[in-house]
Amino acid sequence: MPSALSRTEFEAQLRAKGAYYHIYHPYHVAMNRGECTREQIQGWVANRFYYQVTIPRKDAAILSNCPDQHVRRHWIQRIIDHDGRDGQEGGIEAWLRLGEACGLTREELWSFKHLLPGVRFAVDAYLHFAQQATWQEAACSSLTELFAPEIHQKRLDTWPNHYTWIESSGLQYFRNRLSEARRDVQQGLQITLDYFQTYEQQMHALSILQFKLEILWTMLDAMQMAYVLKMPPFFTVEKPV
Ligand SMILES: O=C(O)c1cc(C(=O)O)c2c(n1)C(=O)C(=O)c1cc(C(=O)O)[nH]c1-2
Repeated sequence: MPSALSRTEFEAQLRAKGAYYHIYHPYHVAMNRGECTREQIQGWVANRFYYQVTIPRKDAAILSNCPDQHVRRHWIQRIIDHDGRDGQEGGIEAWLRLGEACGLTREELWSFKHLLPGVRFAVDAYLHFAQQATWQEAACSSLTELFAPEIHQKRLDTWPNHYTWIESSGLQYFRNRLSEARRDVQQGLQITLDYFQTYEQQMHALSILQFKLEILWTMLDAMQMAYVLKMPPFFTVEKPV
């Protein structure tokens, strides 16, 4: 077995996984170029809502598996970020407002009637992984957030020009995530660099990150089929609604 990578080299290899980030998926590329239709934006917002509401459950699973009080004290902030608390709106509420700015109702989002099975399976795989893995492995799987500020910034830079029909106040979710993701990633990276020490463990960490990249990519594959190729599940027997 080769010797362990230095901390710097290990971090560089984790960051290099950014080449597989869903920012390069054709659905996102079209979205950021202003080429998406209203239906494609709405489809994305409605489907991503399932990811948004699952994230705090995923983080609760990590907390439940983590015996380290110091880690839990920090990690719990992620749940608060999404769920909010009295007097403090969270990410789920901000995503509902994004939906409304895009012409979707709250009831429509909460009903999950637009949720595609492929997106549900991918998101559930993330939750199940966090429930079953060690808390360090699950922390490592959140490291796609290394690449998230760029994608949020890109939306803030391009959407107001391309999609003038979306109320700009609806983009607050993306603004909030710029700082939240940077803070999250510091903790996730620290845990990963500290815990995965041997070469074998480091390769395992890289494969976990790859698995998470596959989840994000697969969500968009399902949306590409449904909203771009107009081939939602069972289009062969049912007319799309
Ligand atoms: O819009 C995006 O492209 C994007 C990607 C990701 C990601 O990379 O997992 C997250 C988010 N957004 C996000 O808003 C968020 O709260 C979040 C939490 C996590 C996680 O794995 O714990 N990823 C992400």
